[in-house]
Amino acid sequence: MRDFVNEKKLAAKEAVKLLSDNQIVGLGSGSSATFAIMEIGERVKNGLKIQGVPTSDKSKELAISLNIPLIDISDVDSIDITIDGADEFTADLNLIKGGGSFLLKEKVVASLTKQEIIIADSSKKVELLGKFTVPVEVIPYASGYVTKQLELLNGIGKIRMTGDKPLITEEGNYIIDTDFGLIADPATLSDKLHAITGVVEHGLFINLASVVIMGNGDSTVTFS
Ligand SMILES: O=C[C@H](O)[C@H](O)[C@H](O)COP(=O)(O)O
Repeated sequence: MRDFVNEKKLAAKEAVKLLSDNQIVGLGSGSSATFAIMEIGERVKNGLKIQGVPTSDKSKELAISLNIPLIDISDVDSIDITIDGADEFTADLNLIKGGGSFLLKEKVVASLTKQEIIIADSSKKVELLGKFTVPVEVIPYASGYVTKQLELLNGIGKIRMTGDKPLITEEGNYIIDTDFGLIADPATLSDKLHAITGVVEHGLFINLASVVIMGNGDSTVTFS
């Protein structure tokens, strides 16, 4: 039986070794990224000088609690390196993200990032994306319309709930978790999703990752 938590920790440790002084560092969200932020906190305690750009309020709070200096995303031209997790990845480095509902800020940060390092346990590697549903972030007003447009793309969408209410993202939107089956051409699907009015962003990350470091039992494997 694989220990996925340990695999995440190993991948996080390996990724944080890549950081060096004076970098602007994107701080991802989710359980794998949390291990990375904790590891970054250790390195900062031991003298590493970086400035972090968090991708969620939760990551921001954690970074503050660990005395990791932060910089506002509006004050940077680019981000040197980001360490973030993923819900699924393929060997050609395409991803599904957003299981934790943070895909929007994560994609903004990834888009500004020179080196996007994805850390994952071995359950996340797939041949084709799509076993995990694709999170589609929409303005609440458009959620009915977008759900119908997703059907035209053969996607079955369900609004993500928290209890009996739609989950509201940090930016005030809904997420429609959409089952497209296995996705043979994620780049084309990504373009089609962007073309739907009312869609703010979606969780397909195409050509944004530079490297995936995957925990694999007691070691790690790197895909690049
Ligand atoms: O919205 C959440 C993020 O995209 C996470 O990075 C992703 O869901 C992976 O999370 P975890 O590392 O907890 O599996």
